[in-house]
Amino acid sequence: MANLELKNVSKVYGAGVSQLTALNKVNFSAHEGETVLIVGPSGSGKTTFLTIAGGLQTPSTGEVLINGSGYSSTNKNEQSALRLNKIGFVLQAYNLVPFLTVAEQFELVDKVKQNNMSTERFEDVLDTLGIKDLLAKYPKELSGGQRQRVAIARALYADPEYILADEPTAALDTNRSLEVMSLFNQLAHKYQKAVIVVTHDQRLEEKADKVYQIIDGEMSLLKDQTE
Ligand SMILES: Nc1ncnc2c1ncn2[C@@H]1O[C@H](COP(=O)(O)OP(=O)(O)OP(=O)(O)O)[C@@H](O)[C@H]1O
Repeated sequence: MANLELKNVSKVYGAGVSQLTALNKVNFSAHEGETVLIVGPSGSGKTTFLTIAGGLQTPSTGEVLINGSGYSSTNKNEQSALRLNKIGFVLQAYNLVPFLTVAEQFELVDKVKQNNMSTERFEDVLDTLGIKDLLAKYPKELSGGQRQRVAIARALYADPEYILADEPTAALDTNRSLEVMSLFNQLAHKYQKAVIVVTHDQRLEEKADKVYQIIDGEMSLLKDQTE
């Protein structure tokens, strides 16, 4: 069974008087078929958590396990392959390529990775996100919310086992936010993905299978409907 675990993970930034413990002995698990929210106030450690879970940063101490294997024990090339093949990121900065149209953003994924989503399923995703009519447009022609939805679609298109999203509904109105969360639930429940979402958006909590809270780098489980 696919699962991502953090065991006793701490992250300390800086040294001496400017030293800051952003994560303190965090334990976490997400399994395929689950949507997991990480909530917490600004500066509590959510982005640090997500980047460590996705292998973009290494923990100071503790271990990240993907499908039972230690992430930190693999070398750089293996880590890149793991990220490319298993993890889809939806980051706050969208990271769309400015000189490519929306359709070309997806074609770019085909160039770096095989076994992407089937056309039929992808049409479904485009429909749910309401971006079918935007395929010929460039990022600068889109609103913040539209860019966010294209970034979500691009992460999903690569068909990863794990989807890690940082504030994916920040630029969206309530209806769109709930639709995006329903899409995440559908991906988790129907296609057995593990979807991990960092958010301030309390509207999403009731729709998630599990909710963790981070306060001052300390993580606790608030809700678990998976048992
Ligand atoms: N690269 C870094 N170097 C030093 N301190 C950092 C670094 N990244 C984050 N921090 C500090 O670590 C703490 C946690 O930051 P983090 O970005 O993980 O919080 P967050 O919960 O995602 O915040 P927000 O909701 O505002 O995005 C903050 O005090 C932040 O200032």
